[in-house]
Amino acid sequence: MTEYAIKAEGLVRKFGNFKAVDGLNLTVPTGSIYGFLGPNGCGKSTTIRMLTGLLSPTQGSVEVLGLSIPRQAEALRLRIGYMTQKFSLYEDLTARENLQFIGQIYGMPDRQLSQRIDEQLTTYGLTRLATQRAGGMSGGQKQRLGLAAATMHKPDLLFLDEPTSAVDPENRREFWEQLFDLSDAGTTILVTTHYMDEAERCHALAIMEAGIVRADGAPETLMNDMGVSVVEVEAVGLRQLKEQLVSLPQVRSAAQLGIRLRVLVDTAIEDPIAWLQQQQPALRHGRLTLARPSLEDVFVTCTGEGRQ
Ligand SMILES: Nc1ncnc2c1ncn2[C@@H]1O[C@H](COP(=O)(O)OP(=O)(O)OP(=O)(O)O)[C@@H](O)[C@H]1O
Repeated sequence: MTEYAIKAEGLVRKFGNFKAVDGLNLTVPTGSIYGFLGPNGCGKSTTIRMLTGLLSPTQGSVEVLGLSIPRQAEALRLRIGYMTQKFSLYEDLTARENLQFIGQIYGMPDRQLSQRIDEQLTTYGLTRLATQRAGGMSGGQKQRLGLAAATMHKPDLLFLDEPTSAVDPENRREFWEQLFDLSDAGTTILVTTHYMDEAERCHALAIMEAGIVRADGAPETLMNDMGVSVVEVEAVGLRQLKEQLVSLPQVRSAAQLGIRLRVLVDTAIEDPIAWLQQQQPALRHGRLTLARPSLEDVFVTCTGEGRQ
């Protein structure tokens, strides 16, 4: 087994003159759950389509499970699973029929197929729903069926494109438990998400913006290395205060959370609390505390206006 399930170097994809992906480098260790984050339209789906061999890169090299893509895309197809944000199974077929159809596409012999369907229905809590039409299922049930379908053929690598966008927090939690079970059994998972709590669960992640990877690494490392101190401010007139603070070049971002303002100050400032009070004398009467950085802070500091 290779050390990396995915290795992409200098990946570029143009649509006309527009570069949707612009020189992307990505290494995903075998067996890990790797998160892929970024604002809408930054090129995540385009990257996944290139990694799976569905779309040819304009430039760059891609190696997935030791295969050179897109040249060996056909051999890769049998070893990967792909679940998109949109439910892509047949609404008029039952849960069992959908799994049967997928199994047949992968050429599973009848006996093995029926055993595998039962196994998947059990694993994903769908046994009771085996004869129910997929179209009548709830968002959470459809998502479980989607994952059961994507893993029918026991893929070595699973691509999940915003798999939890239509499910409630409890189902999302359950879904992640299942991802950790798959990872534990050796499956590598690349998952795109807009949820920061999900991103924090990943072994490692990449944050992408405008076709470029802005930061990558383990969540803890990204949080420790982001180069800002986080100060939470409780004071009067937070809306006005925010406007004044974000105009300072040393303040990378300020966002209100209930009665507090979360201010990200460049680490070049040694004592950010004293510095903020110096900039805004009104803050001497407020309550300022240092807080632990979050992945959302990393996200805002390396994308959009927070990036410097
Ligand atoms: N076939 C295509 N032709 C032209 N432009 C495209 C095509 N596919 C994608 N794009 C453009 O490339 C950019 C990246 O799109 P992509 O779908 O990869 O983003 P994304 O990061 O997955 O977004 P989201 O988070 O909204 O799913 C967008 O500006 C999109 O409009």
